[in-house]
Amino acid sequence: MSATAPPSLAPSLLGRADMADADPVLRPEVPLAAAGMTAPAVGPAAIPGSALPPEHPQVQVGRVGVLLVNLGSPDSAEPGDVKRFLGEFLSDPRVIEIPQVIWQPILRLLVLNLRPRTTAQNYAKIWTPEGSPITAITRGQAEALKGRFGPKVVVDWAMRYGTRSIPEQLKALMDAGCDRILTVPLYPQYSSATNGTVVDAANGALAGWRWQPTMRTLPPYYDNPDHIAALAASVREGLAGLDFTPDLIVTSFHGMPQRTLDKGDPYHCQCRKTGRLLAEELGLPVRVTFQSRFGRAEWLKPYTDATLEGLAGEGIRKIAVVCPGFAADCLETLEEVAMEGRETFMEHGGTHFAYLPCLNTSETGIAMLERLIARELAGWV
Ligand SMILES: C=CC1=C(C)c2cc3[nH]c(cc4nc(cc5[nH]c(cc1n2)c(C)c5CCC(=O)O)C(CCC(=O)O)=C4C)c(C)c3C=C
Ligand SMILES: [Fe+2]
Ligand SMILES: [Fe+2]
Repeated sequence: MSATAPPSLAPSLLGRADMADADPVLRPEVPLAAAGMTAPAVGPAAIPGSALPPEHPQVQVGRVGVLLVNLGSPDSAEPGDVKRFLGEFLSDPRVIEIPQVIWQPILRLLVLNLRPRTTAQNYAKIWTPEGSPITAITRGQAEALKGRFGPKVVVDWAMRYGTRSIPEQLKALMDAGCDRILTVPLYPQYSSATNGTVVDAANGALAGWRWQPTMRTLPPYYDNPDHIAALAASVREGLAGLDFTPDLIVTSFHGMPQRTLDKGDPYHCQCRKTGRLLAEELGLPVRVTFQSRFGRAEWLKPYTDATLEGLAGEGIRKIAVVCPGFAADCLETLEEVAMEGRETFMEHGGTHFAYLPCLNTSETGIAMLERLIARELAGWV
């Protein structure tokens, strides 16, 4: 991951279009030159109403940034874009924990020649006029959260891989005067391959900057009572709209290699706890499963597909499936679970299948994120 150039010391007063709803807070009394910073000269009118000498650079500080981050998506469902996206994603050493000298030839010669075509076909099934669902939803979540934390707080969003990178959006926030930034990895359960790599990318971006913002990271919220209540409310609402009563709620979390659990990744336990707390809150039977196995190694079990194949054999023919490891619907939920999973279940003796959406931009989900974020902003706003 490459670091971007340090933020300009003479940022635009206007900022980016999607940040324009918060007024700039100017506190230009900080003597940058005295702190040893070089800065481009700006005109005397650059800081309206300030008492700075005319040669002083224009400075914006005193705002707080909130950066929502999700995984990312290709720019389109075309195989070329999918290949570029997978190339970046699967080159992350936190995602594929095989030494790069061994993995890169496998990735370049095999995976990136075989996988993009199938993955692109799958993306095509779920693509929307607004782009990839995960992108459209993450943008919508940021829009919905804007203005909820007061005029000093700028809410923005970024993707760990692909377009709208973390370094670019951190720089945009800094340029807009955010000298304190809360990064919000949109993963309820912590894993090294998701939350860990978001923090790496943020820290990596700051590595080359002279003036670094003060950083906070939203902790995983897998067992947060507001999160469990929001999930339960969303499931109840989904169930109320069905024309059948499920025998079982199946939760499907994204999988991880079994060895990540053996090495100490808390992801498995946090998924299990989310599932248990959701079951307690709903007072309904809930089964925890893990989907999206990648490669030949053993992944966390039970596998979602194998579970769906076996349920009718246990007398369970009506199910509702929910994915509480995803803050936004995406390829893995909409195609793999809602489409493929339904087919698997029905082909193996199931009679009724319902997919219940993620929290996405629902008011329940946004109000929950608002509370989590407000708590982490304590002392800053
Ligand atoms: C929710 C948390 C996620 C974890 C944990 C996770 C681990 C993980 N994923 C892969 C490989 C792939 N994941 C892919 C898509 C994908 N993964 C997540 C989330 C987690 N991944 C999301 C939200 C998405 C969908 C993005 C979208 O555009 O909608 C893919 C791409 C699809 C495909 O080719 O199958 C791969 C590959 C690994 C190896 C891994 C853990 C080590
Ligand atoms: Fe994944
Ligand atoms: Fe565990």
